[in-house]
Amino acid sequence: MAKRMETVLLATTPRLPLFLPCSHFGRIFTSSLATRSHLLRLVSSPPVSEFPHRNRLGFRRESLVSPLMASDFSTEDTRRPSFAPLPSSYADKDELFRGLEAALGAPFNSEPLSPPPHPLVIVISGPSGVGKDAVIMYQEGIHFVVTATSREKRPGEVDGKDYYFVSKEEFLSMVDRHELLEYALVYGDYKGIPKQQIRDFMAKGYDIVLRVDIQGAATLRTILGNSAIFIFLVAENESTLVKRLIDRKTETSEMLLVRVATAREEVKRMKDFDYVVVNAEGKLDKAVKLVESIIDAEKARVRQRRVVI
Ligand SMILES: Nc1ncnc2c1ncn2[C@@H]1O[C@H](COP(=O)(O)OP(=O)(O)OP(=O)(O)O)[C@@H](O)[C@H]1O
Repeated sequence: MAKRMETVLLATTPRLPLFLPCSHFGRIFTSSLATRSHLLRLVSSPPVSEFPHRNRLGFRRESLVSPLMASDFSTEDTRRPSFAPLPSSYADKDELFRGLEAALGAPFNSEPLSPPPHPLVIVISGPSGVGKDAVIMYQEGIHFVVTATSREKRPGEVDGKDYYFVSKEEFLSMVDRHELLEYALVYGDYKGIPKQQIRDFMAKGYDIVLRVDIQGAATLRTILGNSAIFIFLVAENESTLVKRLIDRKTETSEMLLVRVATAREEVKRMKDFDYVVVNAEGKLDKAVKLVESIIDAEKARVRQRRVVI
């Protein structure tokens, strides 16, 4: 099959066009942008007739060419806009800036060009002992939703910080009042997410992190769909996870057995998540950074996720 040839038209000056044949447009395009400031126009990406208004990258051809470029208009072109005379490009910066404003007939404004990002809801889940609390602890600028639970407080845990510790009766009356976004019975204890707390912090512009077990994540996916970000945290392998749980010394042998057996099943649910983050032994900082990068990337999305609680 004949190799398809494409041509990129570059110019070192607007008057000296240079045609470069290339079979791998992506590379040329990238390096050309880095080395030449006068990329004028892309031509002929056959079959042109199919998409006459688009190049191979899917951009509209016009988008690569300034609509105000003098070379776009022939001298006889009656559509040619008339501009006020511009200062020379050697003029001082302020003068040139004002000259460009005058030519366009409108002042340049300093409003942000991209809209402010919406607060995100990030659901972090993973098997017991994988390090969910540890990873969340180091995230900055986000609100970690404090879950309500009917379980006993562990040594060192603080009410209102680690969990809201409530009795089983209190928990069930919160359920009756529809105060929880999601709740479940986890290893014999109730755990649930208070809705009002999320609403209050989102209203203040905070991103929200929900830390739930796999069962909770599945329920939240049903409630929130793709409006939230779902991150699955795993250890690098099963043995590490088990040793980590043993080292934590918070479970009896029987409890450990249940958690480890459950973890085996839970890992199979990874495919229901948007991202997977490995929290490798001794590399907690790497996992924390990866979660931060995911949040940054989500904030840079053109089509932002929007959660309504
Ligand atoms: N990358 C890591 N390397 C070594 N130890 C870690 C790492 N991440 C977390 N740990 C430790 O592993 C133990 C379990 O972590 P953590 O309590 O955060 O897990 P969890 O997923 O929140 O568990 P659970 O769901 O049972 O509450 C803790 O003692 C924690 O300090």
